[in-house]
Amino acid sequence: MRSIEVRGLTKRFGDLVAVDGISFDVEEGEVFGLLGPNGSGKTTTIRMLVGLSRPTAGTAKVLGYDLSSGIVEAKRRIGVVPDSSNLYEELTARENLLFMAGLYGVPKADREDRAEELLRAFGLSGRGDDRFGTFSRGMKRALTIAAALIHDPHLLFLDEPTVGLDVVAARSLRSLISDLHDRGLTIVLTTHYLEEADHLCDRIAILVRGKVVGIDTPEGLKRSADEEPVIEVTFGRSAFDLWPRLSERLPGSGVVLLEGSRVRITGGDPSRVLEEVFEFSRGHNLGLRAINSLTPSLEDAFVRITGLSPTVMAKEKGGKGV
Ligand SMILES: Nc1ncnc2c1ncn2[C@@H]1O[C@H](COP(=O)(O)OP(=O)(O)OP(=O)(O)O)[C@@H](O)[C@H]1O
Repeated sequence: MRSIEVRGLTKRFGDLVAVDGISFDVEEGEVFGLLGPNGSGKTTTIRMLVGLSRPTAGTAKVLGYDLSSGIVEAKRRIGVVPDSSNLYEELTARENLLFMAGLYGVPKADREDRAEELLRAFGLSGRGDDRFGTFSRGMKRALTIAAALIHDPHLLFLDEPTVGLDVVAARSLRSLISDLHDRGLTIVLTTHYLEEADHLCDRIAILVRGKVVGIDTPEGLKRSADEEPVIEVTFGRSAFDLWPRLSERLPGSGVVLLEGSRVRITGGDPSRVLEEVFEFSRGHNLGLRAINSLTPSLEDAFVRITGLSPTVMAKEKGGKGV
């Protein structure tokens, strides 16, 4: 069964087309990722699907309810985690959960049990009486997700679940999301982290400037990059100012700077690529250190599908609520 059906969904803000006629389906029980750089329309898409923003054109069905007429019914069965928390700093973790339980119409007799159950599931049992304002970022994020699950929804929307978290907190949150997936919850998440999309999602829609430019499983997307050779070159010194010139010399390939001294080259005739790299390194005295041929990653697929450098995805964004 399908949890979401989106057809030609469009949102304009004046002259700006933030979401441009996108179509996709989300199957029940899957984790579906909307992956794209800043401003590609991920949050706007979610806002439309949860009834916070009215589409300019197109249709969408959420849990069988048409967005234009039945969103109130659908809302009872969906949970929404905005990219910045909607909980109260001055209330304790438990009080926040009980407050949300009231908002979502959880029967009074069940609220305490449900709050305890979620605190336990999210590893926050010992912190139930602490004020939300005293929590670390990772704990805040975990409790915000717990609060969105208080009414036991069938479908969860997660906007940028790990943005702003340190590596350890992000890892523990990803494992929580995997647990929710294992328990059969359907999840739609937005992210601009390729690695996160790769690890968490059953399928991914890549959004660029409001359009879906690719949609498949992470493996399917990687396979699409498979026909292309991927070569990683390490120079002895920074090529930061020079790599666009290498890019010019290899018009049939995607050339991306990974770090100052490392570039990744996707596509093109391998022998020609190697020749150019040697000559370029010699000409600019870059001291070639290593050349490796790689199995394609989701990053390579992303470069191939979007023509964008993955570094555009690495930028942090300012928090804004769903
Ligand atoms: N309320 C609004 N009024 C005008 N323009 C808006 C509004 N909301 C979003 N936009 C614009 O729509 C485009 C898509 O924004 P959106 O927030 O959906 O992107 P995003 O992919 O979620 O980006 P990010 O990763 O930065 O959150 C952007 O150009 C943004 O400036």
